[in-house]
Amino acid sequence: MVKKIYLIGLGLIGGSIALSIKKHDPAIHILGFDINKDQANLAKKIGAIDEISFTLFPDLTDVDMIFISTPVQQTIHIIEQLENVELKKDVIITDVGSTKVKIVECANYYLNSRIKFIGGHPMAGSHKSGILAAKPHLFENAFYILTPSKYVTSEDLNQLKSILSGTKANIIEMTPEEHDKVTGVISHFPHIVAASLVYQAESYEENYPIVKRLAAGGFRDITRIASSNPSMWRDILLHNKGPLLELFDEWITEMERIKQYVKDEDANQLFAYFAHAKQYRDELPEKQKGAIPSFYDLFVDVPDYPGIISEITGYLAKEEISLTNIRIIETREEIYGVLRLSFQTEQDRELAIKCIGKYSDYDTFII
Ligand SMILES: NC(=O)C1=CN([C@@H]2O[C@H](COP(=O)(O)OP(=O)(O)OC[C@H]3O[C@@H](n4cnc5c(N)ncnc54)[C@H](O)[C@@H]3O)[C@@H](O)[C@H]2O)C=CC1
Ligand SMILES: O=C(O)C(=O)Cc1ccc(O)cc1
Repeated sequence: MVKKIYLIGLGLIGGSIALSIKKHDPAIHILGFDINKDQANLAKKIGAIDEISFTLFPDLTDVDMIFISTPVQQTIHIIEQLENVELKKDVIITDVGSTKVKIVECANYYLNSRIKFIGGHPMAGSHKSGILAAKPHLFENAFYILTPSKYVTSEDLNQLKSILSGTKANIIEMTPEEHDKVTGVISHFPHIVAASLVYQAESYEENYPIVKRLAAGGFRDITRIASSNPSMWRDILLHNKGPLLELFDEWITEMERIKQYVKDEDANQLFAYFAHAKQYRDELPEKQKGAIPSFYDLFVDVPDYPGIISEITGYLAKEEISLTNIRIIETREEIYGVLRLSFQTEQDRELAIKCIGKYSDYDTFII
């Protein structure tokens, strides 16, 4: 039975895991360490951990499970050092890194059969970092990938799954190689594309200064992930070089293909190109959280006058409905209303529709 957990790295992901464990099983004692003391103090203050460790390797002989939730390059350094640390027999070590091949190879090399290492990756998150962005329900309905090493038994796996059950994530198993290929295409490469689109728009700014204002709508949405932590993404790209180099080649081929259709003014191919993409995208599961989380947006057609935001948020506050974001859309061209409200869950959005309908006659739209 797991009684004590040691968590290294108390940021967005470590903090969210700790909060979900504490919510599910408050009796489990969580000892936490972060290189940044402010993060550790905050983690204790918000109740994510029970006790702060002031060194990376305190006495760990009574710890049943260790979570490493640091940036992936730091995770490698920590695993290397764990080789010489005295640990409880049968301790399970896991991590949350966005890449798996290098981390699992490192664990197999340094920890091998002596320690049970189970690679982990909760496939949800945010472009925000730090403990203050952590939430106990961050991984609810998301996939949580585990890549157990050959030294791990099904009892070990079940023990970890039981600790993670508080996350309410959908836990699946893969090999590290499968993991890095798939997350390359649906998470890592899209971050590169998002950043490159930002560069492209920025390069227009000198000749077309209006570009920034026009980019405030849909462009802002599809490039949201370009606001993620640069050092975290630097490390992810360094870890997943092989699959990413293949993806660059495939992407360039794809761009050449559509470029040719435009050059040839090939209306049929252009239509087929978008029609096929639409069909595949429309078939994606809607309620499942993916690696790049969606937000449940609601558009409200309101007059653009001072005080409209407080009026709407006042209605929502009356019914205790939480918002994650609110934005006035500056141009009406692409949209059905001028106020965009974002919610964490579909249920909150449904409650908001009813609430706004109850207190006002503003029209609401979901795209
Ligand atoms: N941000 C996201 O949406 C997701 C991130 N991940 C992975 O989770 C891991 C953590 O990311 P976040 O929590 O988002 O980052 P974060 O920046 O919010 O938290 C990382 C924490 O680790 C601490 N840290 C760094 N080096 C350390 C060391 N050597 N010893 C102890 N603490 C150290 C930092 O001070 C920071 O508090 C990364 O490996 C990332 O790839 C996985 C899924 C989603
Ligand atoms: O900001 C976003 O939407 C993300 O892309 C979150 C994310 C970041 C890293 C991961 O390994 C998984 C999910």
